Amino acid sequence: MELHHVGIAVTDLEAAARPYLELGYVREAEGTVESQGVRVVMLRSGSSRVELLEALRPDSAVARFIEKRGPGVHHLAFHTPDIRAALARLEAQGAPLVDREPRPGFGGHLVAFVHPRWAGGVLVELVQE
Ligand SMILES: CC[C@@H](C(=O)O)C(=O)SCCNC(=O)CCNC(=O)[C@H](O)C(C)(C)COP(=O)(O)OP(=O)(O)OC[C@H]1O[C@@H](n2cnc3c(N)ncnc32)[C@H](O)[C@@H]1OP(=O)(O)O
Ligand SMILES: [Co+2]
Repeated sequence: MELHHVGIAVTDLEAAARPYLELGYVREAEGTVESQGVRVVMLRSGSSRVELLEALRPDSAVARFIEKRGPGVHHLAFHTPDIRAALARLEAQGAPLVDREPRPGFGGHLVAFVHPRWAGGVLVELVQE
């Protein structure tokens, strides 16, 4: 599976975007995903994407992450053409799925997460565009 984006937990979207803009990234899209409690700025350079995530609510996953660990790399997201098949395959292998069913992600995509204990402390997101 190809990398779709790197998700980064931030406290200030505009300030966090600056270094990537300096590196030649452009704003591909921005918006809110209420169900995840985040505001998002998606930055892109060629096929590489950086997803900046600012918490909307203190009980969101991103707010809890920042409270425990501070801002920084939050997850790696991988593109799959069939997210339900990918989840079934991972579940059969015993991967600790956070989501057994896909949920709505940014840009109308379907997403699902695998717990960080599966990949050496890295939260993994699957994305079906
Ligand atoms: C914008 C939409 C979408 C997209 O389209 O791209 C997104 O990217 S949304 C991104 C935000 N949403 C999510 O992260 C949803 C999935 N995450 C979760 O469900 C939870 O965060 C979790 C991974 C299941 C952890 O939840 P929970 O167990 O309740 O959290 P704790 O705070 O108690 O942490 C337990 C343990 O896990 C460590 N942790 C938490 N988050 C991460 C992380 N992102 N990467 C690595 N480790 C993480 C946390 O630090 C705790 O460890 P210890 O402190 O060692 O106990
Ligand atoms: Co993401």
